[in-house]
Amino acid sequence: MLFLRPLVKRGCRGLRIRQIRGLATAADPTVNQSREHTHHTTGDHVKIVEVGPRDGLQNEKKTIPLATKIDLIERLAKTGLTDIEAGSFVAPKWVPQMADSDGILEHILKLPSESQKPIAYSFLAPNARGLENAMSILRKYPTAFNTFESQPQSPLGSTQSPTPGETAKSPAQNKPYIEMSVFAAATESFTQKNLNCDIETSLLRFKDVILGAKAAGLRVRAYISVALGCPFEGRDVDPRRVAEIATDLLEMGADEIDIGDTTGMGTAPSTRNLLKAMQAAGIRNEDIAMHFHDTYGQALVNTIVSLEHGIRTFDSSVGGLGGCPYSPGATGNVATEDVLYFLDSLGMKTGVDLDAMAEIGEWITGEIGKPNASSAGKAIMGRRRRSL
Ligand SMILES: CC(C)(COP(=O)([O-])OP(=O)([O-])OC[C@H]1O[C@@H](n2cnc3c(N)ncnc32)[C@H](O)[C@@H]1OP(=O)([O-])[O-])[C@@H](O)C(=O)NCCC(=O)NCCSC(=O)C[C@@](C)(O)CC(=O)[O-]
Repeated sequence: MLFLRPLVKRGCRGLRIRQIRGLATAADPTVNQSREHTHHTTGDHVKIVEVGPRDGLQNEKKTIPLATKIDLIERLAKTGLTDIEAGSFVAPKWVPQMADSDGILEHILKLPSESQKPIAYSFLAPNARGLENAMSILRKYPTAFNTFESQPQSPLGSTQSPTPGETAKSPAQNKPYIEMSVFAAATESFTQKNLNCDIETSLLRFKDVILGAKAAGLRVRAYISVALGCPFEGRDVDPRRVAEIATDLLEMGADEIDIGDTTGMGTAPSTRNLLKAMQAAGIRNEDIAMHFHDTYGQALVNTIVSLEHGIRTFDSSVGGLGGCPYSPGATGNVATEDVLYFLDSLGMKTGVDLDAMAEIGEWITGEIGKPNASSAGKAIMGRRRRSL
């Protein structure tokens, strides 16, 4: 039984996660140096995961040329970002806009990055087929990317033999990391719409993806969508259910839980309650990322609640691009420019160039014919025009 376990067991279960995940978490001193990329960020440093090229573009009806997507990723890679979600190996008939993700991955592997640090590029995979589609490209360029040490013994006891890709003791600067992302959801209705199956089946499929990716030395992010509100079941999503699903994903070997406020219904109290439920389940802050959509204008409020709780990884999208094809009415992710401006006002460091990001926001929204949804981005570009 994967979920809906009695609450009373949760404390022990939390302890179990810590023991089981000892070798898999970023904070463990025994892990390979190359895991530094996963840096559990603390104090005043915040990691921004730019999701514009995937979550930002997946919902666009008009086909966006592969060259524009690659141009976007290359521009983003020069801003100081260390993490970019670049595409999605899902069924093209479900999300046509992501059909050229193989071309994006191949481009990333073929061209060395100009960035100062290795960049981690993540790709969604809903099932073993998605992972295999990504792996078939990775196998063509086995030395073109940094990997983490593979773990012969998975947390669930299955053994996997390592697959191609070098095992870098110290990461090569000009080689990217490639990560896979699975995407569970907190409600049955959303899971049916998004993945055409129930939660339990989706988790079984994700287990294949997680074990396969880890065996190949790839880091794995695990989304839990609609964690703070569901378009079909409403805003009262049970935080304990989210924590249970997170626990299952971590036990399968996922490196990070990405909490998705897909509908933007999250509020300061519901965000706080959810993070408390995660804590009660023994899930550490450094294994959590927050992914806010700004549909109700609460994303920055929820960001500060998360910062106060100790979370230091946040997803955002340049120009506020985005929306989920299976979440009617949901608008974009919180804009990267707004998050950067906000974090800077708090004295927090991201290493990302806000001015460069504002330029990219203006450019990409112009390219795809959408209004720029970033207030900070528009203000910066307006001020720049006035001072010319
Ligand atoms: C999971 C499935 C595939 C099930 O879809 P299905 O139709 O139930 O699956 P199927 O196994 O019957 O396969 C149907 C067809 O798709 C093919 N297929 C099967 N798998 C793949 C694959 N990986 N890549 C390419 N093709 C694939 C398969 O071969 C078959 O092809 P056909 O025989 O009809 O020609 C489908 O539901 C799917 O792709 N869903 C993805 C939905 C999606 O991408 N949603 C958006 C992302 S989630 C999100 O946005 C939220 C998030 C993460 O951003 C967080 C937040 O915002 O809060």
